[in-house]
Amino acid sequence: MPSPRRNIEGRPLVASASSSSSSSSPGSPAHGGSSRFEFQSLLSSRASGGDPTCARLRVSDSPVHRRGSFPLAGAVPSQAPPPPLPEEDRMDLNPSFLGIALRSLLAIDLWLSKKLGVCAGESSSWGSVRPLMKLLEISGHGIPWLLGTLYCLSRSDSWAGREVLMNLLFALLLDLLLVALLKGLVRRRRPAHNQMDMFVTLSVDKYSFPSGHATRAALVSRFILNHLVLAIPLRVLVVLWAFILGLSRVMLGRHNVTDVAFGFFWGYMQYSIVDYCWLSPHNAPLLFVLWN
Ligand SMILES: CC(C)=CCC/C(C)=C/CC/C(C)=C/CC/C(C)=C/COP(=O)(O)O
Repeated sequence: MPSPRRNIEGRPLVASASSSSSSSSPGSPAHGGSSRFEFQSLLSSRASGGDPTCARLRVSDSPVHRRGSFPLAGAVPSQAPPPPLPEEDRMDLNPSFLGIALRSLLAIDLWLSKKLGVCAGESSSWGSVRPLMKLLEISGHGIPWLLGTLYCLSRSDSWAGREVLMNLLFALLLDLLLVALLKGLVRRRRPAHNQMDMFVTLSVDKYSFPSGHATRAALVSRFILNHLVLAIPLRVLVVLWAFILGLSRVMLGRHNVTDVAFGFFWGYMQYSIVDYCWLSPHNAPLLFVLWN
């Protein structure tokens, strides 16, 4: 027996017959019978006098049906309106433009991410570069950044240095918190081709949106460019590091392109929050006294 046709979400499509017979009984659509097919509207706006442009198409009103595609003998004129179908059996024939655009973007994202995931495994086309990508992964990991900042704080002997490092610590902790919140909220699974062999992870790191490495890369590089006096080549290197780190996330198969793109945006915005809440001996004297 052929399996029922399914809609885009994998749910069975049901064409309801207005006659009271079941779909497999003689005279029913499945038997080439004459019953009136209906794909019921989610809004049933025609019946309720709603906006006709939003109404989903009723097959009985469609040109195909009007031309008499089912001009079968023994047609029984419908008398009573058909019973409403359960919500999950209805077919939305008028998806919104935004819905189509989002689905298309998602499809491009998945396709591109799969194509770029050339270091996802040892046997992948660029599998030999994988160790280098994993080294890059550690360079953007939260632990080395947190420990490095704490170490520098402990060694710093100037107020100005301490202030910058204190704010870097605040930025890194804020980033961990906000990314964990977002990941827990969105719950997008990592790509299927990812191997979960990452260096120390938190429980939310089974989710991929947004990329924590990309947020950190954008946040830290903006922070460094704003607070360290660096020669131009070093400034270029900082930006390159952030960009290559983001790209490596997709190449390793850890993320889809949109996870990284949004991660860069989010990290960049997080710096604005840090800058706005800048901690100094004036607005957070206790913090600085306690550290001493
Ligand atoms: C040392 C101090 C002051 C606090 C420690 C706070 C803390 C809980 C640190 C955890 C660091 C950690 C395990 C971060 C996870 C980094 C990670 C794997 C992110 C995932 O990145 P993604 O790009 O794959 O999304």
